[in-house]
Amino acid sequence: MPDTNTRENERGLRTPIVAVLGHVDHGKTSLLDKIRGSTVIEGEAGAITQHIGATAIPLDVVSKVAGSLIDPSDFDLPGLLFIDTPGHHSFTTLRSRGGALADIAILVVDVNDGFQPQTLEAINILKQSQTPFVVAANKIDTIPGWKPNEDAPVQQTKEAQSDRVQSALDEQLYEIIGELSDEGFSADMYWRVQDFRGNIGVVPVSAETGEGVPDLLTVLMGLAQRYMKEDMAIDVTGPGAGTVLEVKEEKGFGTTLDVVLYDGTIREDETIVVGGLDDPIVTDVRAILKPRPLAEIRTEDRFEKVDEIAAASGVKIAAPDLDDAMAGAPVRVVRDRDIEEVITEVRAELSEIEVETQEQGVVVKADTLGSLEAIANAMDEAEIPIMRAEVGDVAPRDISVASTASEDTHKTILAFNVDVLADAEKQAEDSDVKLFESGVIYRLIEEYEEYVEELERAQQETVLDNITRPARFQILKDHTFRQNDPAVVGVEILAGTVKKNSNVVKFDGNDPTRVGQLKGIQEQGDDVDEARSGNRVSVAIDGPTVGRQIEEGDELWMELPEKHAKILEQELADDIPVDELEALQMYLDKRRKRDPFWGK
Ligand SMILES: Nc1nc2c(ncn2[C@@H]2O[C@H](COP(=O)(O)OP(=O)(O)OP(=O)(O)O)[C@@H](O)[C@H]2O)c(=O)[nH]1
Repeated sequence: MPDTNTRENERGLRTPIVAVLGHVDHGKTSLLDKIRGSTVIEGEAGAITQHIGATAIPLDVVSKVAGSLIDPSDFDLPGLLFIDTPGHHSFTTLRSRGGALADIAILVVDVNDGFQPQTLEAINILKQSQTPFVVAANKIDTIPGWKPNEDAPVQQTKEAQSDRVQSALDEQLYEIIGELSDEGFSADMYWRVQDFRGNIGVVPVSAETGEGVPDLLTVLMGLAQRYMKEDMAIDVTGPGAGTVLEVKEEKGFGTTLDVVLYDGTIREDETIVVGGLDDPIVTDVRAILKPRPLAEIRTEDRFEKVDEIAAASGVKIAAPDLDDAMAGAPVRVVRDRDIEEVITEVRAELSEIEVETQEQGVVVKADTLGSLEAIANAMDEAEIPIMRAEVGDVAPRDISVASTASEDTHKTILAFNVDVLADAEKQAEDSDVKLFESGVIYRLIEEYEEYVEELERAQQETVLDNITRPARFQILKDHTFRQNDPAVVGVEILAGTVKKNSNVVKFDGNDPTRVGQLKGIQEQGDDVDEARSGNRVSVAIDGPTVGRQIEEGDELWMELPEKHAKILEQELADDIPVDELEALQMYLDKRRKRDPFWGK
């Protein structure tokens, strides 16, 4: 039953909060299940307690699982609280006073697969939030020839393997250690690590067979006890502080908050301040709910009401006016403090998470404040400017905002883990706003970057289509088919592309003279619009007479308007063929002999 007010001002050590991160399919869920599963078996009934969104494993259960690896008298922390939703998404959502809510993290890496994009993403998040972590090198049972020893400590099971299997495992583990070092972490097998503050311990495990799970729990417990004990000292009876994990509609309760409480207590009927979409929400707690123990789930109610609850714990809070609450936002119990002060505190914490926006950029929508911040960081790194960043589903209003962007590449919405409302989708189609949706940050950014590249390529193509390109060609001897009106001569194209309807010039030294307009091209008897370097074609030029303005053997050029020459040299030099670039250079050289600034 709930603790009542018998412990006013009691200092206590709270349970460290543990989060699990890693690349998709590397075994985060399996590992959490295994940890819970083995502790259910090892512990007495009810020894592990299910919270809302988290599972608490008390010290005596940890020490039973860990067996000889742990001496429980070395510890006074109450155990470990595992956040049930793995992945860096929930990790970034769960913040506390500007930092990460999780005190420690497990980074799961598949021994066969090594570091993958989301592993690196997780590492960056851990670095940024300065969260200590251990690496669980998972799936050791898949090393070919592995003979499993269910739930055994890892060194013991490792030594029981053949030499070949042991060295195969070592090889994979050293690869992971190498990858950690590439990321700037000094790492080693956990049993060789003396100081876990400066070094990352790698724990080989199998979420399938439970091998190494005792070691993992031991390392986590040791890490917390040795280096975090001071942070775990809280006033258990002080006013509660927590973070919203999820905002959820619950039958019979209306909109509720799943909250991870990391400090103090929260009691029924108390006034709380919660971070909301526009302004902090002030409301009174109607009910504090915990999951009913498994054995009792016979009735409809999945929840059990409690009068109060102390940190660290996961609870559901029912209260009026919670519709605008945001996942990732702070929750504060007011108690005997000045309410305005608490509101200011919540506001300050929210503003810390606010993303820096610019006048020009894309629109970002995300499901939680933490994920919004994580995306903003990733976008900052990728140098993608943000015009507006908000928590919530994609609504018509967002499309309107995105459609006002002046650049096409900014008429976009990056939506992370949120829904697109039906009328918003329709409006996006009508207004050429491009929507990107994903539950994975790096994919969202990758897809956007690909789109930008594609747009730029298309834009360049249209520019190239509308621009006169350089070409140099020579009238062949004995190839005058018609003297004038128009002059028809055989030519060899020496460089570039000759195009119909362009002007033709001839240089007298460095002075260009326009001789006429190219009206037609024939290649082997067929009319064509253009012809490339290396070909011999006949061309019809309106204007000159052969023998007067032009002669057989003359070198002629497509006339380049100065503006086109400038665009070609400054922006498109990488996009045109080498021969064309050479022709451009020769043309520019000639023009610049007279006017050094021509086309600059
Ligand atoms: N043989 C073996 N298979 C494992 C182990 N851990 C996980 N698996 C398998 O790997 C697959 C992915 O495991 P999950 O636990 O779903 O991975 P996850 O990281 O939670 O994946 P997401 O939640 O999709 O990101 C499943 O088929 C698991 O059964 C392990 O230690 N050994």
